[in-house]
Amino acid sequence: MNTASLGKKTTSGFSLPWSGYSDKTVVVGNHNLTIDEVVSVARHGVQVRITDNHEVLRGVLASCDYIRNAVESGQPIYGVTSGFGGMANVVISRECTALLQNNLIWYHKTGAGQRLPLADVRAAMLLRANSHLHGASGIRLELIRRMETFLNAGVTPYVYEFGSIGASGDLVPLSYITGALIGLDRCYTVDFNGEEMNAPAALEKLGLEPLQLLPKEGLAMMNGTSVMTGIAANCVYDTKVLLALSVGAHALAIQGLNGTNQSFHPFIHQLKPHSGQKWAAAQMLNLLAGSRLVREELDGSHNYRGEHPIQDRYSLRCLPQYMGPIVDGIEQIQRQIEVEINSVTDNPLIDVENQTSYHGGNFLGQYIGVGMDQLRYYIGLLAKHLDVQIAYLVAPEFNNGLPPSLVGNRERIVNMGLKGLQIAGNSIMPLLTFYGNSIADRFPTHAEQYNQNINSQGFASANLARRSVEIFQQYMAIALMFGVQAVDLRTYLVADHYDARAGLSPATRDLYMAVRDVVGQPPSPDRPYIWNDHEQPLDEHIARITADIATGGQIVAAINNILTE
Ligand SMILES: N[C@@H](Cc1ccccc1)C(=O)O
Repeated sequence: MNTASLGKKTTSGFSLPWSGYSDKTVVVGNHNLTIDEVVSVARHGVQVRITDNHEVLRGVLASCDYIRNAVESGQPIYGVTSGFGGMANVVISRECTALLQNNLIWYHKTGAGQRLPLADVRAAMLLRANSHLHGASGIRLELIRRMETFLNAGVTPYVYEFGSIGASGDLVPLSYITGALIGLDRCYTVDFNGEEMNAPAALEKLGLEPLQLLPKEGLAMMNGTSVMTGIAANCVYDTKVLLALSVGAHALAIQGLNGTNQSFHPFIHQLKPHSGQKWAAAQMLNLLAGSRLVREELDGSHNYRGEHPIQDRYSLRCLPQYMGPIVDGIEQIQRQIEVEINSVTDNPLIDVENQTSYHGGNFLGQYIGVGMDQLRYYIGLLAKHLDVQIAYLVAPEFNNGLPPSLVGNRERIVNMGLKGLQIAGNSIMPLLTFYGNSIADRFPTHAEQYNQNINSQGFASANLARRSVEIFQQYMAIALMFGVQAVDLRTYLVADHYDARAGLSPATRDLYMAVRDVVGQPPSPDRPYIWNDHEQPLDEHIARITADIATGGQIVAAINNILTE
């Protein structure tokens, strides 16, 4: 193991102010959590409160009573009176049932690589508590409440990016959370409001005693999909934001290209009524409404434009048909992740009502593995489409009168415009389509003595999805910069000045202004966003826009109406 990485900070740069961004509280255990609720707790420090619903709490207690009675009566139960996985043939005596659970934590302390972002581990703890509150896991309320305490106090166990095959859930990653919650040893460490601390010291600071696990509790904590699902929830949230920003960036590009709005006419999409296609067409109609930079052709008119084609090229004209499957696909993934968020994913499962337990496999993270593979594939498709629009914008052969490479000041003969910015985008887009390759189908077969001989790779797939999202945020910054420059230059051709606010549609004006505000360049009638090549460090603009997107800043707020749709 690369122990050096154990000392490294998390892969996410931002630390969260645990004072909580709002007085909202997410109650856990009395309703199905949404992805938005998970993200609000994971990233924005919204407080968590375990439900005080007596029926729920009684169910948790009853499942513990079932396990205690089963052990006392010598009833055979997998993972309680037996060894684990491929060694489930080993009989565990009653005297060793507690030791079995505490030992389980130790032998899974095999994580490697970088530390996960705190937000992903926070999401995992929330989901683990949510799962246990169904009362089918045989774990004490005291342990569940510790996750509530950790979340609300800003105490986050360090978990590592390698270690789970997404089969028996996230055994290795969850062992780090479990070891920290019970203060198993000083080698389990946490982030305590930004300070690195060993778990026993963290418990003492919280006024909590170390805990010895009771029978089933180690398995209940570790045998679940909560870490990969927590990562997936954050990724789905970010991808939906990037989908909305993609639509916004296309709306800027279409206005920059003087495209027609006829491609989005409801008549066309009623005749091919895929849900996602209709959504994309309707969004584009809304975003272009009132624009003086598009060709207004909703009345069915078709204007010959000299040497220009009578209709737009496919990246404009077929935008709804191209984005439709992506929209529908992301929506399906969201539904699947929200089912997983609210599922009980450990084994065995306790049926208190019938006083029995069942050996099953809800811990297999296949919905996460396949879902995150698909999410990365959709991200690649979105990026490729934006790359086509950028190529459209910079080429005088296609861009309906705009200057080559969207040069601002053509009198300064050395100005080459956005050539470098396009190359940077070209360097990123192939990575995103590459990340769209699947991993769920590459699982190893000889896992854990052939017991886990099919496995989802859901943890790896979710980690790849987070990386794909981070890269796409960088790419989106570049696409938005092109959009702003294009509409400024189109405005000049239409209105003889460069302040695009005059001609932009009201719905895209907020996005335009948010980008300009983030890069610190207010609009001007005298010059476009980029006038002379040597006047602005475009890499800093990329970084600022990326950071604003990643933290849900004003650029994301500007497309909120799309998001809420
Ligand atoms: N719980 C898994 C396997 C397992 C659990 C814990 C450790 C190792 C393996 C099963 O049901 O087969």
